Amino acid sequence: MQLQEVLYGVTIETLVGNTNREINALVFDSRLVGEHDVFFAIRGTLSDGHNYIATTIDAGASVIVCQSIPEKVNALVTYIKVAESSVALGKMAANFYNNPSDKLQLIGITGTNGKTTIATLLFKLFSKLGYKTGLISTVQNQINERIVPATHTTPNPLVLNSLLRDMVLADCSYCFMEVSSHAVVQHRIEGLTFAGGVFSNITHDHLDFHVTFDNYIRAKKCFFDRLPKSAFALTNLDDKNGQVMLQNTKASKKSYALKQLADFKAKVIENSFSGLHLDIDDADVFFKLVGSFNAYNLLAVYGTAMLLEQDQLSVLTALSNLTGAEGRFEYITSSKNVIGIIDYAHTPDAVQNVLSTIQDIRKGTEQVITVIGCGGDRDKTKRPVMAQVACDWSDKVILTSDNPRTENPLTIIEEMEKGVSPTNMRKALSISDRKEAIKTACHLAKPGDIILLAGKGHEKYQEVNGVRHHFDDKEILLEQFKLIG
Ligand SMILES: CC(=O)N[C@H]1[C@@H](OP(=O)(O)OP(=O)(O)OC[C@H]2O[C@@H](n3ccc(=O)[nH]c3=O)[C@H](O)[C@@H]2O)O[C@H](CO)[C@@H](O)[C@@H]1O[C@H](C)C(=O)N[C@@H](C)C(=O)N[C@H](CCC(=O)O)C(=O)O
Ligand SMILES: Nc1ncnc2c1ncn2[C@@H]1O[C@H](COP(=O)(O)OP(=O)(O)OP(=O)(O)O)[C@@H](O)[C@H]1O
Ligand SMILES: N[C@H](CCC[C@H](N)C(=O)O)C(=O)O
Ligand SMILES: [Mg+2]
Repeated sequence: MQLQEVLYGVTIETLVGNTNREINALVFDSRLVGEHDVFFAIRGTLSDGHNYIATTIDAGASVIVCQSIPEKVNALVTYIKVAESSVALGKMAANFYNNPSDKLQLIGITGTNGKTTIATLLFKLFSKLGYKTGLISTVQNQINERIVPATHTTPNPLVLNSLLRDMVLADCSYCFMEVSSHAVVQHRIEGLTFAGGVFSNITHDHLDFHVTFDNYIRAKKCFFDRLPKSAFALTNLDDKNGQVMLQNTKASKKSYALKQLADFKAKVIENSFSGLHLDIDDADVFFKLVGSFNAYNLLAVYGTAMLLEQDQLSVLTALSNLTGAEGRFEYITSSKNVIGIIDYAHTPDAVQNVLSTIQDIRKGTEQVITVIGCGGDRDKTKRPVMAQVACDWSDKVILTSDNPRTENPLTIIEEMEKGVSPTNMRKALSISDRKEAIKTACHLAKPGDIILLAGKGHEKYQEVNGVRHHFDDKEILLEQFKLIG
C-alpha cells in the first residue's frame, strides 16, 4: 500500500522526506517493527515511543510518525510530525483497513458498569433477529460465530480496525462494541464512524488513570461530543450525569429511565432468582437476567434496537429468552443447597448493586458470605470503599486477592481493611490465597446460605507479577461444592 493513501485525513505539521512510497505495516511497538513498516512514536504511561525511533529504523522502518522529529534524520526515512501520534494512528489504521466502520452500523457502549452486558445482549439479540453481527467486548470479540480472544475492553486501533474489516468481509451489518474511558483518552477509537452511542452509568473507578472524577466524566462525554449528526446518542436519565453526557453532542439525543419520563421507560414488577419481570414501554415481559440494575441494561438494549428500527414484538420476544454475559450474576447451587454467585463486580457501585439485589431476593435469614479482592496497579482509592460496601451488605466477608499484578497482595488487603469499620470487624476475615478464601467460604456456608464471589467473573487467570496463572472462580466453586455436598 502507498503511504499517501493512508494519510488521508491526517493533519501533518512537518514533513521530512517523501510520502510517495510503498509501506508494509503500521506498528506502534518498536519490538514488532520489520522492513518498510511505519512506526508510530507514542508517549505512553510507562515510556515514550520517541526513545525507540533509532532502533526501529535499524529494524527496517521507513516511515516515522512522531510528535517531535529527531535532531539527526536519516535521508532514506520519511518523518511525519503530528500533534498527537495516537490520533494519527487511529486515522491511519482506519484508512489502512479501508475504513470498515463506514461499511456497517457501529454502536459504541460506554459507562462504568454494564458495557459488556449491554454489548453482549445486543450481539445475541441482533444475531437472533437474523443479522450477521460483530462484538467487541471485555469477555471476547466475535464475528458471527467465530470467537476472537480479547486482551482489552477496547482494543488498540490496529486490532480494532482489523476486527471491523473481518466483520465487513463476513457481511456483518452491525457491530456492538465497548468503549472504555482509557480508549477515548488514548484515541483508540479515532477514525471510527459510529452510528450510535449508549451511556450506562458513571460511578467511582479508574481514578489511578483519570486522577479526578471530573476528568473521568469528561473522558466518557468526549465520546458523545464526537458522534456525528447522523448517529443517535442514548443516555440513562436516572444517572446523575446522564444528561451531561449529551450536553454537546451533535447526534440525535434519546433517553431511557426507570424513575422518570424518557423515550424508553420500564418498571420492575418483580425481581427474583429466576429473573426480572418488567413493564417495558407498556409491554409485560419476563427476562432471564437477575437484579434491578439489569433492568437498566435491558432497557438500554431495547432502546438501541428501537433506534435501529427493529420490530418491537420480535425484539422483546428474543430478548426475553437471552442470558447475559459469562461471569455476570452466574449462579450455581450445591446439593445441600448452598447458593454460589459469580459476578464481575469490581467497583463500589457494582458490589453494592449485586449485594442489594441478593438482599432483595433472598428468602429469609440465610447468611450472605462475600469473597472479594481489589486489582493491583489499579485505582487504590476504591479499595477501602469496596471493602466497606461488602461488609455493610454481607454477613461475612473474606478479603482476598484479585490480580495483584506488580503489587504485594497483603498491602492491597491492608488497604481494603482500612474501609472496614470497627463494628464490621467481626464480619471480616483476610485470606490472601483466593482458592483458600473460596474454600473457607464454602466451609462456613450452611444450607440456604449465599456465597458471592466478586470481581473476577469470566476471568480465567490470576495475574501476579506479569504472569497470568490459570484461575477460575467457577471451577473452584464447583470443586468445593462437590466436597461439601
Ligand atoms: C494504562 C494503559 O491503558 N496502558 C495501555 C497503553 O500502554 P502505555 O501507555 O502504558 O504504553 P507504554 O508502555 O508507556 O509505551 C508507550 C509507547 O511506547 C511503545 N514502546 C514501549 C516499549 C518498547 O520497548 N518499545 C515501544 O515501542 C509502546 O508500544 C507504546 O506505543 O497502550 C497499550 C497499547 O495500546 C495498551 O496495551 C496498554 O494497556 C495496558 C496493558 C492495560 O492494562 N490497560 C488497561 C488499564 C486498559 O486499557 N483498560 C481499559 C478499560 C478496562 C475496563 O474497565 O473495562 C480497556 O479498554 O481494556
Ligand atoms: N447497569 C448496571 N449498573 C450498575 N452495575 C452494573 C450494571 N450492569 C452490571 N453491573 C455490575 O457490574 C459488573 C460488570 O458488568 P459488565 O461487565 O457488564 O460491565 P463493564 O462496564 O463491561 O465492565 P468493564 O469496565 O470491566 O468492562 C457486573 O458483574 C455487575 O456486578
Ligand atoms: N477491566 C478492568 C477489570 C478489573 C477486574 C478485576 N478482576 C481486576 O483485576 O481489578 C480493569 O482492568 O481495571
Ligand atoms: Mg466490559
